[in-house]
Amino acid sequence: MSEQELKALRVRIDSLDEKILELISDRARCAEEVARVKTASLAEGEKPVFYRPEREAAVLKRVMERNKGPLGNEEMARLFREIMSSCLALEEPLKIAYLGPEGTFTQAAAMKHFGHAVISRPMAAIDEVFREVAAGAVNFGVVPVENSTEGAVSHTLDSFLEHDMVICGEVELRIHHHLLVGENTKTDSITRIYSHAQSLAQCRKWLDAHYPNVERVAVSSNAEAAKRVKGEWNSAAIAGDMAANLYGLTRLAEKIEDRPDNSTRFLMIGNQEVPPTGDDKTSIIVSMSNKPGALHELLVPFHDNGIDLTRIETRPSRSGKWTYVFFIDFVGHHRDPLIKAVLEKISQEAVALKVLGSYPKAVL
Ligand SMILES: C=C(O[C@@H]1C=C(C(=O)O)C=C[C@H]1O)C(=O)O
Repeated sequence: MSEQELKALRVRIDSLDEKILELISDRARCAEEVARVKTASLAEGEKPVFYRPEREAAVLKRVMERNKGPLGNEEMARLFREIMSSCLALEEPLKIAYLGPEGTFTQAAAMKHFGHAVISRPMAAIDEVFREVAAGAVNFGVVPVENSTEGAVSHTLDSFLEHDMVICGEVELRIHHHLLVGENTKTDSITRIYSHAQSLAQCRKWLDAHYPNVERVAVSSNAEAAKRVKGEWNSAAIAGDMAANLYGLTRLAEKIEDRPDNSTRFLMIGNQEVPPTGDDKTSIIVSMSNKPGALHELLVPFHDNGIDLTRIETRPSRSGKWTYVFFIDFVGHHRDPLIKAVLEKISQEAVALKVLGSYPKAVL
């Protein structure tokens, strides 16, 4: 390519950038107007709701449907995710609590879902994320709920039994783990590997093959594991890219998770009900009386109405020995007439039924 051609293309890019800049500013001004309209139509004492997850899901879907490339749909939606995040921050920057410390996959999930124009606060434990939301100190919390290799995150499920929360979104993240070491680590003398118990389990076969005699130490998070390794010469950590970059560690081995499709699903928890979008999921907790056929009775209404169950999990109820609650996720919104009828049917048989929330299916 000649210098001349390159110059002409750069002039064209500069002029396009100017147009994009103008358009983004126009869009931001519209969002400010939306804030004004929302605030003006409020009754006495009523608080405005700036963040609308159902609207954001619709915007992202529209972008993906209309995208003609060459950028891929996910890439384009990611850019619009950030534009919306910044526009919303003009109305009101969201405050988000997540399972910390900084550098966790939960933080990456929070950014993927809300974008980067938020005020985010790392919490030391899942229960603290719930408490921070319940106290109204933040707008939303982000917690892991299930991993495709290791199954349910029981702390999260149990926290739903103790707190009244509304689930208002979900996001899925591909999880890649690396074996990380610090500057001072003697790589042939590693005697200890730190990580979160879930991550150690997701890399169990790899560890058995490569470090069978090394002590595996479960700590509160992957980021905490990375932090510890920095100061020790005989240890390594299993963690992801964010933690590796944050603590300046070297990747001794990359992508060591046993399953290449290893993914974690995260939930956004808050106090705000989300209206239907036409492509939603619902999460409920049900407890049945301890009698033969109880689980069958619970599942029949779903089957009879052709409702797609996406997950069912059993946990001890914590209110009596050998009694259980079921966490069920299914496709549909609790305001859909068909779903309403199914939930009514179940509640006739159930000891208790609680709708944790209906929310748009993850777009990104
Ligand atoms: C602009 C609005 O408010 C927020 C910002 C949005 C955006 O930038 O597109 C979308 C939904 C809301 O979270 C709106 O409600 O339309």
